[in-house]
Amino acid sequence: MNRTGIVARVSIPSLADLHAIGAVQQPSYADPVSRDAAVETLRRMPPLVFAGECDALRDRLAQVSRGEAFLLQGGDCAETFEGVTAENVRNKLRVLLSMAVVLTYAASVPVVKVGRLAGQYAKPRSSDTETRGDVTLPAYRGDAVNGFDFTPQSRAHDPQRLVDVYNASAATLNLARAFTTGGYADLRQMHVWNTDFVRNSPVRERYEKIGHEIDKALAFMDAIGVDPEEFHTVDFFSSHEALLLEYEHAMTRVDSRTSLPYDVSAHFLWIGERTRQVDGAHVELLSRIANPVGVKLGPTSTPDDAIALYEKLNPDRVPGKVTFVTRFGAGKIRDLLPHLVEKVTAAGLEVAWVCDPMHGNTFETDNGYKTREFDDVIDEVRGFFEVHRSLGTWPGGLHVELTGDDVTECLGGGNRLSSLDLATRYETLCDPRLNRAQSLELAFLVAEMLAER
Ligand SMILES: O=C[C@H](O)[C@H](O)COP(=O)(O)O
Ligand SMILES: C=C(OP(=O)(O)O)C(=O)O
Ligand SMILES: [Mn+2]
Repeated sequence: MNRTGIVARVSIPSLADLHAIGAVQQPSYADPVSRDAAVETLRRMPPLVFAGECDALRDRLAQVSRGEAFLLQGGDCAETFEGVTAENVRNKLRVLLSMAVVLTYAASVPVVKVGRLAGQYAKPRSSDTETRGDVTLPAYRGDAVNGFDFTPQSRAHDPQRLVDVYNASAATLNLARAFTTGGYADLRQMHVWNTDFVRNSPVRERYEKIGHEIDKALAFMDAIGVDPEEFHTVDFFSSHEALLLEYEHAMTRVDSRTSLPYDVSAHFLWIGERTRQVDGAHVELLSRIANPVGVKLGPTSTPDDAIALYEKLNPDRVPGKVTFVTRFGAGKIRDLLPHLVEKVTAAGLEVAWVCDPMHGNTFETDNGYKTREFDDVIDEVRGFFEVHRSLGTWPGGLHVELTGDDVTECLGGGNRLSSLDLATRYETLCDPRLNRAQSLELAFLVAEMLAER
């Protein structure tokens, strides 16, 4: 045992052993020599995050499981290498931090802030191939695996991209650390950040009201002598889906303080709905690391699946270790979530329950865009709150796909985007994201739900 409460199980299965266990949704590399070279390069790279930071996040998630804090996790469905610019990262952080401020102030609850960024480059897909006209090529699986351009060269699986993921993640995390600790995220800035766009936005009144309240609260704290440095930095953590075994295995290292393995590619890793087989390689690898981990649970998950996953991922019952991210869809959550939460609670398992209101609500419009209705997103979150309220459990957080830009990818919201508007700025390479206005609107609605409790 050590301060993490985890019994040291230093052995990590080899990559070959993991593949032998069986892993779905993996790339097929044509050349094993260049694959191994990329993995060896990654093994020599410095950590992107530190084990102590992962421990700090695990402690914060333990607060979430106990009902003492709320998790806000968000970012792109799929980050892209082209998107590693100061403007793009800053816009995403701005919207996330603004949402967090709304939640903190409107609901008076501490918010744990986690980006789906600095590593969210690999995508599981429903189909291995994509057909356009009479041409069929491998599906785009994220910049970590292949390119989006519809050519055989671009769609080939290229292991050098794993090294590119490391570099893109390092650059993104460096920016995120600078923005969140260098004064940019100072609470006093937040009001200013959004004034330009809230002017014409449906959230204007509510946003300005909250801005004035924060200004008043800060002036009061100033007057009583609270150190202004207190509002200068925010705690911010990184996360992505742990999908590619080559990458996650190469980034798993034994921490010298605790003798425990940590996946140092991100603070928090999650297992997707398509790779959560309890006897599969993804669960095996994540059961060995000390980072806090999440599992997406879709409508086919049974309580027994959830309990087995918990037991495998957290045999030592370390607080904050396991987050269950449910993504049932607005039409199913009220029917399916109660049984799951009841059984897991009755088994005495302490988990953070988080709602992903995106992935169960995706459909294709007649004009060919993959999209989501803002109202369905809200309805799933509402269902999540209703179920937890009726069971006396804590609705621990929100996991969303969003961007800081004014894209047109999801329908509805205060600006009432229609399917015809989707063509204007549909930029995602995978799933549709909430834009800046829709994200803030969601934050206000969730803050009301939290405050009602
Ligand atoms: O982000 C999640 C999945 O990768 C995505 O929803 C899969 O999309 P697909 O059904 O178009 O493959
Ligand atoms: C792949 C994702 O979700 P899920 O595993 O829930 O389908 C995702 O979060 O982008
Ligand atoms: Mn997605």
